[in-house]
Amino acid sequence: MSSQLYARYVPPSKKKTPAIAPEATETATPIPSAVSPPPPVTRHDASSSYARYIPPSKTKTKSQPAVLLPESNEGRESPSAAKRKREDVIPAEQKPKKSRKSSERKESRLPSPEPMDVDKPDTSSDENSASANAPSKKTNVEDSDTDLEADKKHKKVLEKREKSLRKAEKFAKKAAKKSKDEGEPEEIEAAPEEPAEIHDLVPLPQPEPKPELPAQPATASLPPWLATPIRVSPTATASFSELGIEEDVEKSLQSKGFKEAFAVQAAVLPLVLPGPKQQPGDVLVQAATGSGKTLSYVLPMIQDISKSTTTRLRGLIVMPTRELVAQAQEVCETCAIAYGGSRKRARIGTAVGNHALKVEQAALMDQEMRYDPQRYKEHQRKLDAKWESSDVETDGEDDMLCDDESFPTLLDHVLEPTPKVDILICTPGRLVDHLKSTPGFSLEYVKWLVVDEADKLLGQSFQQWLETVMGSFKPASRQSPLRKIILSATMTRDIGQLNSLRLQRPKFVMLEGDAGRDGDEADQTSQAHVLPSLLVESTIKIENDGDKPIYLLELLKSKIMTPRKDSSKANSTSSDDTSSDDDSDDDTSSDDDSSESSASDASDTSSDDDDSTSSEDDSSDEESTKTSNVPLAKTTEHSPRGVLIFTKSNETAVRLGRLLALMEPAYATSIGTLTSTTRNSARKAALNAFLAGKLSILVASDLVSRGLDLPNLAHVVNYDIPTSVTSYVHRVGRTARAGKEGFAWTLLGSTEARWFWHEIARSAAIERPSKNKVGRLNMDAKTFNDEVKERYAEALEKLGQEASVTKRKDKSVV
Ligand SMILES: Nc1ncnc2c1ncn2[C@@H]1O[C@H](COP(=O)(O)OP(=O)(O)OP(=O)(O)O)[C@@H](O)[C@H]1O
Repeated sequence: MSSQLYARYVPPSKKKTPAIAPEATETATPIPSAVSPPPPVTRHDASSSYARYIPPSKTKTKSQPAVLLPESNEGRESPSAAKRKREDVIPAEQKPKKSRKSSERKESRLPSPEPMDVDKPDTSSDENSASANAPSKKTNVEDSDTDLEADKKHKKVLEKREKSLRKAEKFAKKAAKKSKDEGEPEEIEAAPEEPAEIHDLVPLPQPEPKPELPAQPATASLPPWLATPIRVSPTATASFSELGIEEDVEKSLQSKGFKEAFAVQAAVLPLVLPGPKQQPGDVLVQAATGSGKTLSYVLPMIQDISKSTTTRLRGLIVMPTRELVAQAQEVCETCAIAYGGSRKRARIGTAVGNHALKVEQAALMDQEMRYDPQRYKEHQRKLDAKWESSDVETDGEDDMLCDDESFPTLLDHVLEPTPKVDILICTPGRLVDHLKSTPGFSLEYVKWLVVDEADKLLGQSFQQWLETVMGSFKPASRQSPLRKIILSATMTRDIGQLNSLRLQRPKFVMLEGDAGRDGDEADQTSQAHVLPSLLVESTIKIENDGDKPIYLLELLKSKIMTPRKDSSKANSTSSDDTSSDDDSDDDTSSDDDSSESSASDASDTSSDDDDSTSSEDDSSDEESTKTSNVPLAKTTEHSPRGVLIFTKSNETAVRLGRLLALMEPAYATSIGTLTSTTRNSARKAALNAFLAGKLSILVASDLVSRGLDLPNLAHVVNYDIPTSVTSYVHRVGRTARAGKEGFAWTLLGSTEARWFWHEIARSAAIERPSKNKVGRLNMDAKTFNDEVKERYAEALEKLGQEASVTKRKDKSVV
């Protein structure tokens, strides 16, 4: 039993128990296990001392308040962390003992384990010997008494041990507190480690969450010049003389109908014309369709060129279609005449590919005889060499002999190609053709480059036209700067595309839609495409897609082909109607009133006023009835008239034009078509007939959706919906031009309404004049009279027959 106690008091790990005197361990080790030790009854004090110094591991864990906290966490730590902690714990345990002087003194008075161990055998041997000499019976009784007594004493010893442990615990606590208060250096050193241990228990410290950045405006990624345009109010018009245009030129312009400069012209002209507001660098212009962008670049270009004396190619205008080239040519000629009085009259040329290249070359380039003996000799040498090396009978002989360069007519003179035009207006493909194959054609002297409908042209990689053209300019210098003017109603913000224009010190001029916007609102709308301020938009829901031509015919009859007494009646949709309809995507509901009205009475269902208006239109007003089938061509010269109907393809345009003529023979002579498959001469003829008032209905593909200027065009109809916001903006922009009013109608098939309302009608990408919303015109198919339906069926049949005849003809030709 005593051996057990000893074993408990002297654990084998001596290194970890430095509190034990070395002698004690030395003595404890050699205790022979065979020797039965005397009962430790008389040595209880000593056992308590042992207990205090070398507590068993369990007790120790419980009785270390100063270090308990970290120890209790061991189970959750990694093994290495636990080991580190144990090493830390032991000195912490010892330190309080060192600081406890009174405790030390008391302990020093206590017998060390060593003398106890030494005494014990002695005493026990005495007792053993005494008991050995006693009679055996008595000895047995005495033994049992002694055992009981020993047990009691042992209990006492254990109690004392517990007591002393508690005391030691108290001391340890006090000492720890004291040394903390005194700021003992070791304690202070150890202190910072404690929180490190505790941190293992709590979630790992995380980095501070980054505050969310405020949402960036759409313009944030743009370069400053593009993000902060020069905003121009649509009302900021000015007289030409105010802008530095000479008086005679102004007069000439006024005689052509240009009374004063439109807002976009008033903003751009001062930037590029010589004067106090002139600024170096390139100019980008975004302004609504029909706002007068063409004059804003033609005027300064012609003014500059008219100052020169020689003819050189100084101005280059690139446009996407032939029609636009022809239009720009007209404006250029007007301005050239205006400036032509006492100055050089600028010569304008075009290149669009409607003639053979040779014909165009002859129109653009001249051959000039120039005295140059050196080059003459060189030519002669080359010519001789050719004669010597070539076989006289080769096929190329004739060409060589006919080479103009080979036949200078004068001695020491050479023929040199020189440009015939100061300004070339062209499509990109044809321009590249001339750069590659027209002798002497170069962009060396070009001072003005205009790219109109820029977003469309920059998106075209046809023949890599832009790289070819940009690489053909002479590097700009102070003496001969190249100024670029880039325009569109739907200007791209694609900086990659714009960079390919190699812009120098660019400025961005933007014509606002309304009376101007400030701050955030302006930021939001800065990338939106602006619609003309007097444009009125409406939609017509088609119940059955197969009846679409009937809806179109009814629309033509009721709203478009009748002369209007009051323009506001052409579109009876009101903003009230629009806003109420806005709540639903599908325009399926129709008022009872409207369903009762006849299709030809097609009118707004939601406005009483409008109903009355329509009844007024359809009343027995004889004049109105009589003229209902007569195109608007014969109305006053300047009042808006006619309709341009957009379809999704060339084929649809041709078919629809014919179908309309079959359904309503009265319209047959008023219908023309404009498609890319129509011959150029036929396209020109159709446009001219429309402008002359001979045609009132033009059915077209998207070919003419951009830039085409049909002054006074009253209506645009999207028979097939456009494929994009940009396409819609350009299509409807064929009307309501130059400050005039116009009407855009969009027929919506059953699957198209949702897309249209989301992407076009309510899109933030389109900026409409503040009061204008897209309206709805309700037409009820049930009210279409049977005669119309019959005629439609017959027209379809006829169309089918015509198509099969054409096919047969085509086959027989093949
Ligand atoms: N100062 C002016 N006074 C009167 N009419 C003008 C003036 N400037 C231009 N116009 C007329 O306005 C119409 C539209 O001009 P223009 O074709 O230049 O518009 P645009 O902005 O280029 O349109 P789009 O983007 O559709 O090509 C033309 O008929 C033109 O003759």
